[in-house]
Amino acid sequence: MMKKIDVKILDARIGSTFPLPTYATTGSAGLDLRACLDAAVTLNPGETQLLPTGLAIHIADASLAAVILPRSGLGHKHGVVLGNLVGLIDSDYQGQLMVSVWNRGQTAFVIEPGERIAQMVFVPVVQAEFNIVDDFESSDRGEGGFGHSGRQ
Ligand SMILES: O=c1ccn([C@H]2C[C@H](O)[C@@H](COP(=O)(O)OP(=O)(O)OP(=O)(O)O)O2)c(=O)[nH]1
Ligand SMILES: [Mg+2]
Repeated sequence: MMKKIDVKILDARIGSTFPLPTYATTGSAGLDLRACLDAAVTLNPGETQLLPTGLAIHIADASLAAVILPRSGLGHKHGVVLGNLVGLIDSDYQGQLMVSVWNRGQTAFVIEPGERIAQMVFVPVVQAEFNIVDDFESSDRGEGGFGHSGRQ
């Protein structure tokens, strides 16, 4: 399912020097987000930096959100993941999409201007309304959790 989302280009290089995010293949779930930088950034081991993407989106529909996730190659091979582990973009957020990059590895990593640093996935959202009760209708699990069913 395709859905039109309003996007603002905040940096003139987007659409020319740096491509707009696109789905790499017809089956891609994620849109790669690029670092909208003037110069390369060195991310030292243990360091976290908030990088601009040069883009703002307004999802506008409360039944949708977007999540920012690490790219598997960067995370696995280079230890470059997200400082917030996962970023959540609210449907009413209109500011610049920012990516918190964290080098959890042991070696410095250089991020070049326009480099693909993370990916964004649109996800459906259900907002809940709480219904206060004294007791729940019983379930098979009940209150068991955190490994109560064993390891196998
Ligand atoms: O990786 C991220 C995470 C969030 N955001 C933006 C969009 C999101 O809608 C807003 C707020 O994010 P969140 O609710 O996770 O942060 P908060 O610390 O609770 O801030 P706030 O008080 O603004 O909600 O920041 C980003 O640009 N990148
Ligand atoms: Mg919040």
